[in-house]
Amino acid sequence: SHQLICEVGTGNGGSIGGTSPLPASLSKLLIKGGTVVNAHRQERADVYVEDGIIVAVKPNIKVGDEVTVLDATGRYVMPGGIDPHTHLDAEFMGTVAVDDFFSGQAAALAGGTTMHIDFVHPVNGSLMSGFEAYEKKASKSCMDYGFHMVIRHWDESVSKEMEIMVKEKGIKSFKFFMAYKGTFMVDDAVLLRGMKRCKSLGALAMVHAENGDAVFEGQKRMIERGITGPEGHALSRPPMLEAEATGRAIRLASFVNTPLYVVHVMSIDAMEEIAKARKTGQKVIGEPVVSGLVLDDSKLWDPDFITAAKYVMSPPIRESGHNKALQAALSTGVLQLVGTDHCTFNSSQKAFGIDDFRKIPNGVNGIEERMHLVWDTMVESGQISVTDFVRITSTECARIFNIYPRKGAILVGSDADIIIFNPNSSFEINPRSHHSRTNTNVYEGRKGKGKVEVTISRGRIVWKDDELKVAPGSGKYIPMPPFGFLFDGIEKIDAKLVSSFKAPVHRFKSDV
Ligand SMILES: NC(=O)NCCC(=O)O
Ligand SMILES: [Zn+2]
Repeated sequence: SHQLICEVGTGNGGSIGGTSPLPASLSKLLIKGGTVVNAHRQERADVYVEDGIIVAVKPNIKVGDEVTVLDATGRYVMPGGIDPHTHLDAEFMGTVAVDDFFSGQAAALAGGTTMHIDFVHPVNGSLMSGFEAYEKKASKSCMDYGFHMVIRHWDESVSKEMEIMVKEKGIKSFKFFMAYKGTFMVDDAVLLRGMKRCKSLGALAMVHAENGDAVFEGQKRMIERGITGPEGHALSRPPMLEAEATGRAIRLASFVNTPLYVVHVMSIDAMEEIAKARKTGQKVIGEPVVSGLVLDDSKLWDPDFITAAKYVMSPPIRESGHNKALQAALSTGVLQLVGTDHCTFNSSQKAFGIDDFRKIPNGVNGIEERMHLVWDTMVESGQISVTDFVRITSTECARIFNIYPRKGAILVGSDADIIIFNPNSSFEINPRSHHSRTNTNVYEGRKGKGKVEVTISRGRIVWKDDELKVAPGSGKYIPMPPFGFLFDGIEKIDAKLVSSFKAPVHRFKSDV
């Protein structure tokens, strides 16, 4: 079993010409001897951190300086991962996910992720109440985090609150569910209004893309045929329904002329919709999640209900072949960054759907496994470079959500969120030693190359020698400013369109 120490420490550092042992409050850290990797280059350099900020890359340390020294020889020194898609402490169909902002983040840090962006749901229709509720949940955070906000209905107050969220609360992304009919789902009218409002505020519209009406019909068909187990979940919502909604959202975003972010792209069919749109120059971001990249749907047919139910998420994990195609799309830039959709339920919660797959809470783990599995699947296999790895696990997310280079880079002035990664070591995934509170792990038994040996969060060593040193309340909320590179040029495209109209036609009334 794992160890979770709820205190802040500086690790077992040494000193250069200074005294040891080091006081717990020491704020200077030197990472020596590693290869520093940013999304555009690798270089042999040391990284010097003071008070949680990177102050030098290739530093000159004077004799007598007191520092904690980490030897990274033979290792990669990378910006910590940023997970753009999590649901901590979230409620799904009346069931609350088991990982809260402390356990989920502790798991993240043990796996080399130093920031995540979670989804805030409105409370009683109010975005502000939702924000305040999540602020409270997140008060136990042990690493930095940001928020997206879910839009579930439309009226004037939502429109006004969106502005407050963007301008006063640092939220720059709003998610619209095109599925989960009767709960989260919105119709095209809400989606269209929401997209327009996002555009005017410089916020990113995000979609969970599945045709919720057709899924509802598909579920009914399965139940009528007596297919009540987890395989019915996959059969009721085939890739074509994901593709339909993805294509529809893309076309609506094009009509509004605003950037679109498609979360958890799970199928070739949906990915191809994104590829087509990107080829025309449309600004569409496609986010595969780890489960879609590395798993296939075979376990949903497992005769043991609990084994099968742990793989239930939406859109479903697809049959083998979709995973490889999503990997290829990621390696060629058709898809841009990797999330997890980490949303964990334990076996007893999944068992709510023992007689009806529609009652199985949707969601799988991944926040602790993301960095290792992406490395093993994408870098070890030769599909992407080490710098690409940094881009798709960290930098691209920071750019899209407009917090680069504070996050997502090892540069002077950036927050010291850093990992030391040993490409020659290895990992093995086991639910008995993982840090999530869930009692299952969809990646159980997977082994691979590479290991996050050290995680540094805002200059503090929080993971080293397989031990976590985290403090509830030490994580900070990272506000995300509106606009950013995805919005560049939007007005010019609008103006060009308007000037291309050969309208209005000035008509004269002929005699009739
Ligand atoms: N994806 C999933 O199954 N659970 C989390 C909720 C959502 O994002 O759809
Ligand atoms: Zn979703």
